[in-house]
Formats: sequence, C-alpha cells, structure tokens
Amino acid sequence: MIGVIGDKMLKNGESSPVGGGNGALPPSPITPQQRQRMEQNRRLALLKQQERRRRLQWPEQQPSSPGSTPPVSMVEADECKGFPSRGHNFGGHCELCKGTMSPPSPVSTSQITLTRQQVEVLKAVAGGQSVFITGSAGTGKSFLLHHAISVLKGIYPRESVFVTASTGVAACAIKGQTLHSFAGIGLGEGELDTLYLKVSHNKHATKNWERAKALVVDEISMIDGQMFDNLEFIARRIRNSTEVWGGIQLVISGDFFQLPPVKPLDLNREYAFEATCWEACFALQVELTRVFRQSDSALIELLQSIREGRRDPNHMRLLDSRRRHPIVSAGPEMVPQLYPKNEDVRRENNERLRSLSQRIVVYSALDSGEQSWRDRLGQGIAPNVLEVCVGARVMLIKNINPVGGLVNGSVGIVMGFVGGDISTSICSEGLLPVVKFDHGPEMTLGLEAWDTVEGDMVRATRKQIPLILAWAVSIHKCQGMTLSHLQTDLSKAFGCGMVYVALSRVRSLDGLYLSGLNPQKVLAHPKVLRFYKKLVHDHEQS
Ligand SMILES: Nc1ncnc2c1ncn2[C@@H]1O[C@H](COP(=O)(O)OP(=O)(O)OP(=O)(O)O)[C@@H](O)[C@H]1O
Repeated sequence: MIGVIGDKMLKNGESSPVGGGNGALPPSPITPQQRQRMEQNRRLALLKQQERRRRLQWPEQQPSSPGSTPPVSMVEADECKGFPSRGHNFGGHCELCKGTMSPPSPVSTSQITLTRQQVEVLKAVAGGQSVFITGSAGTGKSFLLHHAISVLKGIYPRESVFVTASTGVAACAIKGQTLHSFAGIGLGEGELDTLYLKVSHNKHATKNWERAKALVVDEISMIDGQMFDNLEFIARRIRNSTEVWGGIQLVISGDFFQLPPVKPLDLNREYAFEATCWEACFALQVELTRVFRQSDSALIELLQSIREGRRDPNHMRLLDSRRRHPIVSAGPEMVPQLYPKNEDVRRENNERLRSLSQRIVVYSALDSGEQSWRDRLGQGIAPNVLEVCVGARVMLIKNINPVGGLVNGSVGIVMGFVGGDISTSICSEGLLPVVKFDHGPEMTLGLEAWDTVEGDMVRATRKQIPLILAWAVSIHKCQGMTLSHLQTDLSKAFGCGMVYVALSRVRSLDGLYLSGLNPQKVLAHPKVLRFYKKLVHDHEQS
C-alpha cells in the first residue's frame, strides 16, 4: 500500500497508513521467510512502542554527545495534553493539538519532540517496511534519517545496515559512503550486463550486496531512474532473489524539487521515481509537511511556491526587497555568498583570504586506510588542504556541540592560533585555530575525523580541522545546510531546483540578501510536479 502522511490526512487517534508492508508488491510475492521476519519486526516494534509509552523516550536513542543528534521524545495522540512539558516541551507547534509553543530552536535544547509524521516513519521502519521520506527543505528528512538508522541498527546486525548517499558531501553528513561505492559500480555507466560483471568481480561490493539487510540512501534527487533500476537489478541478481531489491529493506530520503542528477544516464528517466521498479519498492511514501528551518509563515509560503516553480508577483516583490537591504547587522563580509558555480566560489575565497595580508597557516588532511578507499575521502566536505589566517571567515563542517549550537554550518572568524596537539604532517607549525563563532563561544578547534564506512567497518579515515573558508560556498555544497544569514547572486543559477535550494537554506528573510535574481531561473521540472501531485492523489484514493 502506498500512502502519504500529511497533517490534514491524519487525525488524532487515527491509525496511520503504514500497515501494507511489502506484501503489496506485485512483481515479487513475499516469501514465508520474509513474512516471518516482518512479523518478528512488527512484534518488536509493538514492544518498543509499549516501552516508549512508559518512558516517552525512543529506546535506541543514546544521550546526546558532540556530533550526535539530540535525544528525541515521542508524541502520541493520546499523550498530548498541551502541557509545556514532556512531548510539548519545545518545537514551536504541537502536531497534535496545533497549539503554538515557543519558537523553534532545534539546536539549543537537549530534547527534540518528533512530529506525528516522523513517528509514523520510524514505526514503519521498525516494522521492516521500505519507506521513501520526502518533503520540502527543512522538514527534518535528514534528522529523521539519523533516527531511522538507529532503529535499523537495533533490528539487524549492524554490519548489514548500509548507510549511503548520492554525493560524498551528503554521505559524510550521515557518516556513510556514496551509493556508488557501496554498490561497486564506479560511475555506473555501461550496459547492465557489464555493470553486473563489474560488481561481481568486486569482492567488497559483492559482499555488501550479499549481507545487506537494509540500505539507507540520502539525497535521492541526485540519483537517476536508470541507475536506480540498474541497482535494483544487481541486487536481485547477486542475491539470487526474485524480490524487489533482492528483499533488502530500503529507507530512502530526498526532495525531488531540489538538485537533480548532474549527468543522468538516460534523459527519459532523469529522476529515480521514473525507475520502472520505483512503485514496487515502497510500502510507504511519506511527504513530511511541517517545516522546522523557518518559522515565518510568509517565508514558508514563498519557499513553497518557488519550490514548485511558481513566480508569484508578490513573492518576487518580497524577494526584490531583499536586493535593496544588504544585511547590515552582521556586515556583508560576514555573510556567506552562495554561488551556482564552483569556480566563483574558489575565486572569491582565495581573493578574500589574500586580501587580508595575514600570515596563512596551512592544514593538509591526514588520510589513513586502504588506498582505494582513501581516494573517496577527497569527495567529502573536509578539504585536502585548508588555508586560513587571522580574520578568515570560516564555516564549521561537523557537529561539534549541537546542544551549544555549534553545528555543521555554524560560521565564525579565525581570531588567532595556539600551539596544540596536531601532527606536523598536518600543520608544519603545530598550530590550532581559535574561532569566534557568531552565535557561540570562542574556541580552539582540534582535529576531527571523517570515516568512509562499509557496513560497520571503517575503511578509511581523514583527519582535518573541521573548517572551510566561508566567504563563498557553492549551492551544491550547501544542499542540506541551515544558515542564519546568506547572500547570493542567483542570476547565473542553472537547472531546476537551484534557486529553491539556495533560498531555502536561510532561517528568516532578515537573513537573506539577494544581489541578483532572474525570475526565469525559478524552475521546477513538470515531471517532479506530476510526481508529487500523484503522491497526494494516491493517498487520497487509498
Ligand atoms: N521534530 C523536530 N522538532 C524540532 N526540530 C526538528 C525536528 N525535526 C527536524 N528538526 C530540525 O529541523 C532542521 C532541519 O532539519 P533537516 O536538516 O533534517 O531538514 P531536511 O528536510 O533534511 O532539509 P534539506 O532538504 O534542506 O536537507 C534541523 O535543525 C533539525 O534538527
């Protein structure tokens, strides 16, 4: 059964449309073993739910630690009494009683309340179902994915849960590997048989496919339909199974209105949802509807309209007003400039760094692990070489202290350097940077590690200072980030979704300065519009 869970579609006390299971998949009848496994999972989910009702705490969730997601509490329909405690403790708006609480402040509290939709997804995941999580930017897809991964690792042996994303940057953000590297398909080009041969000759990849019980894929918008079908075929063939994806449980997340695949294999199947197998893959497709990143309803409405490629004159006027109001509070030089093209990002950061005429300290990443795996580390967000100096504008690229507000995307200024625990092969002068964050303390940053993981095995590790220069950032790199201020010239934006991705990073209109916008660049692909319309329609019919 395919369903969309939306606020308007779920009433208090109503059961969610998650009961269909993979049994509804037409091309691959469920096997007795799979039915037994799903039954066990359902029982497990029921036990967990009872435990949760007692403790109001998701059982797999560990106490918050630097780099981890904060603990969550679960809201159930019969638990919401409108009290500013327990499930209601913060988050701006209760999904159940629709009461407005304090403004959202996701990183400044130690507990996060899951929405009803998010709870439904986790229940489905715990029940062994394959799910597709979608929704606008800032609705908590990546946040939910972290929790879904914990749930999966509680159900299956940890080494059989594979966490992947379509790009290196997105993979690093969820401590996973790229889907391509998990699958062993290289660039994924060539005939299906050639691809299959390539994978079957790759010992690592074959083992991955054989032992996978669950596969998580983030930022699916950048995987094309043919690739998705190719992978599904490889899964079945290697696992010698007739079930869709060879019986692997899928947890897939992304927003097709955001950036599309850079080079689709087949222009007629540009998006993953155009894959022949797509509909058969999921027991549940969920469109999250509650936006957390922004709290201003006018901005949420504007972004929703841009997401769908609409150029409403009122919205264009509102955006135009941001051209006349450079951000003065932080000073324009303090605000990241988002560029559609990488060459502009590199040029601007280099120019700004050198214009400070300060002594530049160089950090060269230290990589370890097998060479074939090390090569992939360079695809992540941590740079091979980081050059900074006093006065440099920098952005944190790792969650250092989510509760204290120091998260991936936090920006600050390098105030100085101190001697510290750092190998001279990384920094010949043995210095660590001291950064004053805009919304946080001044702190000395030490080395952080980024792992490339295969199943539960760390295959390669990069050590680097968790910073990038942040006067300018590419729009591709900022997909997934939350920024309090940004400035951007979108007149050179290209392709569908780019204007939306750039604008939807910011928390409030006050934090946005547009130095250029061509309304013609506000584009949504008609196929994507049709896909989302059908998603809602299918739910209404079910
Ligand atoms: N239930 C919740 N309560 C409070 N905050 C939440 C909740 N769910 C998510 N958030 C917060 O919302 C913000 C946006 O979430 P997240 O980055 O996961 O969104 P996303 O849908 O993945 O966005 P994008 O599509 O832009 O990558 C994060 O700061 C996250 O912590």
